[in-house]
Amino acid sequence: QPRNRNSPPCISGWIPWFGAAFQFGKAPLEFIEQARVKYGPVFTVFALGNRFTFVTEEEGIEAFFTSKDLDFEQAVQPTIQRTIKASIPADIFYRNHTRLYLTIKGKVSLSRLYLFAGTLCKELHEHMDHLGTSGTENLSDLIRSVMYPATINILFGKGVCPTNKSDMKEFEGHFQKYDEDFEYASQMPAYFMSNWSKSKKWLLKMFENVVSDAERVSRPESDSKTVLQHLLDNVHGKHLAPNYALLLLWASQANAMPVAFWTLAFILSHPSIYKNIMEDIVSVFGKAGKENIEVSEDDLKKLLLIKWCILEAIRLRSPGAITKKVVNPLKIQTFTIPAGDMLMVSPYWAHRNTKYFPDPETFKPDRWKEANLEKNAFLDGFMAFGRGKHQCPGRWLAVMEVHMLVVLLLYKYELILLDPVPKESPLHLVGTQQPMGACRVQYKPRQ
Ligand code: HEM
Repeated sequence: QPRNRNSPPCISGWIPWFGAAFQFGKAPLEFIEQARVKYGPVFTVFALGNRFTFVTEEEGIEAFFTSKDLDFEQAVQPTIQRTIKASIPADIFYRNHTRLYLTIKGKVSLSRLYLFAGTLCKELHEHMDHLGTSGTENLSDLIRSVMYPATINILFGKGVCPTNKSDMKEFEGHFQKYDEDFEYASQMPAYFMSNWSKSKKWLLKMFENVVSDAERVSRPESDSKTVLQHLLDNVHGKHLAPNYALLLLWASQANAMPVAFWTLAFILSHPSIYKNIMEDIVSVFGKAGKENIEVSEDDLKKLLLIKWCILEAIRLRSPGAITKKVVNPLKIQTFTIPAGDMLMVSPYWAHRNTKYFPDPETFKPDRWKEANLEKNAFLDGFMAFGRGKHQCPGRWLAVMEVHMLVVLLLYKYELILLDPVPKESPLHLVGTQQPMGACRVQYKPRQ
């Protein structure tokens, strides 16, 4: 049909329906930036039958977070439908979404993090013990082997998901496959994605068992319930519980793990920052040598430089895009964006706006001095967790998990990177950026 003359410029490639999917799919992050340079701050990409309209400047970004003509749930519904199971009736989807979002938000909120801190610290120690006193390992694998079982145990309950060493391998393998292809699967029909489907089925089967076990045991009082148990109490349609459990698994792991990687990689590749951090750690916990130190929320507050490093790593490696659906035509600058478009904002590129982040490509934890972290406010212009009503409910839990992991690893070991810090893979739009290729680290007891 004819488009409004005020529609943004549209990039559609030369193949009908498939549109710009090929160029877009090969390196979506770079594609967005090249398109912005070529077509201006507002442009539409037509791919796989969908219109994705990107807004890259303040007016559009502001509208993205505040306009009533946009809908978050209608944007994620098709993705969730495709990534978990063929069909959840729309009304049940919307009812569940609001309830489960509020449940998770309530359970992992800032004021309840103290409920997780002690267990998290113990769990991290337990899984760090498997590393032994020294060795060489790919940094991503090292982080995953410690953080993955620890954070799964705190959200889902100890031993509820397979976390012993050999079961863990299989579980991790399937999760990695699921995660790698998550974004392609959210757009493609299932038959393009047979390996992915296999991993999804495996994980769903596991969660069916997890859920039926959790249903059988008697429920503890509210404060000692796991996040999984709260989810089961609140989901509408019990048969959907394994699907939502899988989504929670993905949301809680897929972003936090690469963030831990980038944080450590940036710290270790900046010797003066590494040195300052070690001085802070010594001032709080003393010299090396103590076994299993206990790290409290208060201790973390004293280790502010590490927190800045985490936030700076998140800034530099944040999600390629977040999405809302346009439900009524929306005016941005001189353009009218038609209803039905997916409106896209790229936190990754927004975090390179020199107005908010001078010298944007440089890892500068000090810039976070300006943020009012006491009041839990981020820097202006920062949007890695989204903003407003649908902001990531797990953001403070994620920061605490990474903070504690970094403290424990750096307290126990001296770490040396054996490879240069890899670039980010150009393939990902959904979620935080993944490293392209391996980066080995040598670890030995700290003197
Ligand atoms: C550094 C790590 C993390 C990053 C960068 C991140 C980022 C995000 C982003 C960008 C969104 C979507 C917001 C939007 O589209 O407007 C989101 C949603 C979500 N996140 Fe996180 N997240 C992280 C860690 C976690 C953790 C540890 C949890 C565990 C509880 C979690 C749970 C969720 C959930 C449940 C949603 C869905 C909210 C909804 O559907 O309304 N996230 N996250």
